[in-house]
Amino acid sequence: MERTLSAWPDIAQAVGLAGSRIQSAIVDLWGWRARIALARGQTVEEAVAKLPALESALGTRRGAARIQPLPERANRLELRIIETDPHADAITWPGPSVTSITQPVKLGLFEEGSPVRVSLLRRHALIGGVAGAGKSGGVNVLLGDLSACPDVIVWGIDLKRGMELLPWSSCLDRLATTPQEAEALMADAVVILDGRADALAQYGQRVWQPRPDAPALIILIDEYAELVDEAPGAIRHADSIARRGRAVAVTLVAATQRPSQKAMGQGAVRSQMDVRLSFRVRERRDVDLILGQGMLKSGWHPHSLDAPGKFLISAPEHDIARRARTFLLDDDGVQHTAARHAPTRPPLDPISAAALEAAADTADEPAEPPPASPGKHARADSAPSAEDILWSALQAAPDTGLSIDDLMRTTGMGRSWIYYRLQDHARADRASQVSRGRWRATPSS
Ligand SMILES: Nc1ncnc2c1ncn2[C@@H]1O[C@H](COP(=O)(O)OP(=O)(O)OP(=O)(O)O)[C@@H](O)[C@H]1O
Repeated sequence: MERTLSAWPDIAQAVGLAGSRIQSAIVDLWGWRARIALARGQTVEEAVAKLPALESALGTRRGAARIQPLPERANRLELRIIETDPHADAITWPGPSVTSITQPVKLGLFEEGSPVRVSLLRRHALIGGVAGAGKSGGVNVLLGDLSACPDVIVWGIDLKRGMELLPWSSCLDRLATTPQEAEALMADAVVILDGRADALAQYGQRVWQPRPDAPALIILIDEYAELVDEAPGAIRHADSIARRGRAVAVTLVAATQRPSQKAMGQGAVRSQMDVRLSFRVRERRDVDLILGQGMLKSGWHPHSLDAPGKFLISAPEHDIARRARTFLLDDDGVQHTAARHAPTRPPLDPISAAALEAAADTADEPAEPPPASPGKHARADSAPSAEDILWSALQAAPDTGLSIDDLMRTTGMGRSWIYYRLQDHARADRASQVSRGRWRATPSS
């Protein structure tokens, strides 16, 4: 390092950074790093473009040099030379790092050893990279964390016959492995999105706060391009979720080898992805496809990642290209983790379940439900209110509960009215579903 420091003026001259100065340097566990002041008018981007020349001038191995901007000054950077790869060996997954979707999940480690944490709350995520680069490994780590969170439900789509996601099936609230199932799943996710949006509007709230009784919904899609090819109907729904899902905590995590416009469908899905993970890509032009326009030029180089599991992450809290490696969760680890968390996975919340129920009913019976008899509708001032009738009906309900249709007939009120009252009762623990769509008062109330 000392030899380099004294030779820096010549090296800088040779690579086109003449006039830059080394301000300080230290040796670390993996090599050394130096703080460099650029000459007037030179930019960090220019320095990044000179990385191969720098490696040659310094006599390092290919891919050993890193440059990171220093936030405080545009004319300062940190040059890092990695002599031994800190990520040469796989890093075993240490177990779940979160207990709530409101906490950032921990995907792996950056080269200098700090954890890669990223929040997935109200964010869509895109995971890209060539076959074998480690996308599924990344998805496993993600599921390891999510399955430990009782305030998130995960739905999976895996059109490779469930090859990747089946081992997690006990922790997935729903798994689609055929195009028909995938389309139905995405349509239902939009129904839930709308149901939640209506409920929020009704209660004058802006966003869905995930809780175990009101979980976030994450839809994990392994190989998004296959969905586009085989279930094009699902893509319209994906678009809707991408645009409108954040507030109601219905979000997408899509993995794909190459998120070209064709592979992502015609909609706005890619542009709505707030978190991007790029594993190794084959071609430089794929960098911007995964990470976003202009990223290759600003020094994000996933094409030079040299082992599976290595990745770059771009997210609101990660705006500097830093190499990382995901933890490795082997098959036994997946099996063990899924078995451990399966018993504590949350059910769908009453609002979302009711929205699905309503959509299913509408699909079953396209005609409006028959109006209740005028006698039931007519209410003299002294007559019990619809609320009272509903409550009495729930209390008198058989053990098998009453369906929404039963309650509509009894109260003479509309479907939405019933849903919202049922949700109020459910929230206050006065009523619950005995089976899907069948309600009664909770025995103690
Ligand atoms: N973090 C990691 N550390 C060490 N090895 C890893 C890591 N991630 C993945 N691997 C290895 O790389 C192999 C391929 O990874 P993975 O199946 O995740 O790739 P992929 O990108 O999902 O590929 P495909 O697109 O074909 O599904 C794995 O079998 C595993 O052995």
